[in-house]
Amino acid sequence: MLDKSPVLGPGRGPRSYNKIIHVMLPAWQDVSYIQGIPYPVTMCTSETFKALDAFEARSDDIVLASYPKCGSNWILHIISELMFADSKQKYEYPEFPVLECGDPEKYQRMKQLPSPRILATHLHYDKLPGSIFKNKAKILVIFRNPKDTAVSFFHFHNDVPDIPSYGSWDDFFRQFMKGQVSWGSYFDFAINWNKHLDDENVMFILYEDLRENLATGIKRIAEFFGFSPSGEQIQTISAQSTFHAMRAKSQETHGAVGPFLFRKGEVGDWKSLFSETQNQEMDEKFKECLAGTALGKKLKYNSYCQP
Ligand SMILES: Nc1ncnc2c1ncn2[C@@H]1O[C@H](COP(=O)(O)OS(=O)(=O)O)[C@@H](OP(=O)(O)O)[C@H]1O
Repeated sequence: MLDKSPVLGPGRGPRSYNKIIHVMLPAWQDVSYIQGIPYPVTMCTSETFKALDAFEARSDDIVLASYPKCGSNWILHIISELMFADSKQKYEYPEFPVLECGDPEKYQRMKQLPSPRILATHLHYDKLPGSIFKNKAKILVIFRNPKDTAVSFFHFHNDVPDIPSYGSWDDFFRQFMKGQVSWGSYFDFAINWNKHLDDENVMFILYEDLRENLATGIKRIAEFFGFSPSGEQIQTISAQSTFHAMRAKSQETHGAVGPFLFRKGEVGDWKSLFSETQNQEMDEKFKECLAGTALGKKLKYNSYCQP
């Protein structure tokens, strides 16, 4: 979640909230490698990652795991609305909602937060803090087809003034395919999760399915986390969670970055940028990494990634 939520208190969030000084450098210079994976230097530090090792998850934490640009802000909004429907209490974000982003003292402060806490993360499965599993927190895993994910990621880099730009789509595509982008390789992220989708306390949701039938998706999310909204509440939440509704409010909810974060919300936007060669390259990569796997099937690649 490369989010610029205005609810962040001064000094509490990632340093990117101030000013990125690397803005003129090529994007690869703006990442730092932590345990072999590139992260944006302005949002993730090795000190914070060290402190994260000792993070104590709770059994009622709500964990949202996704590769960047797969719709985590969308799901976060839906869950906040489900909580509101349940308790009439507005979910407050006292900390930046991405678990691995922020200062190292963040996890101490998080001990004071009331349950349930929402923990969004783009960390790969094997980099998640062990207490999430030990304490049996529920994890919702959100996936989106890799072609639209790449296009969304590219636009985010090039649209948001604070974030380093890529020289061209071709440059970004090359880095994306090598996994040399923030939070590493989409395909590694997927391969890691593929073995765990049927684990206890894990539920998979596909961006494209949610877009196709929002009310059904909201119902599944509610059941998984133990919320019991009425039919009417589901309808209200659906209406508030469409792309257009969220984009219309995006400056209010996410500040200046809102319209970039809620950019287009479409399935198949990849067709606007992918060349034939890039198409084939990604098809090959998908085949090599995910064809024949449980996750490969769930991603419905042939429906969403073929011209
Ligand atoms: N309500 C709704 N409906 C459909 N699509 C939506 C919705 N909300 C967010 N989005 C789209 O999700 C993309 C951003 O994903 P993330 O929120 O995970 O981004 S981030 O990694 O946290 O920066 C980004 O995709 P693109 O528009 O393709 O760039 C958002 O537009």
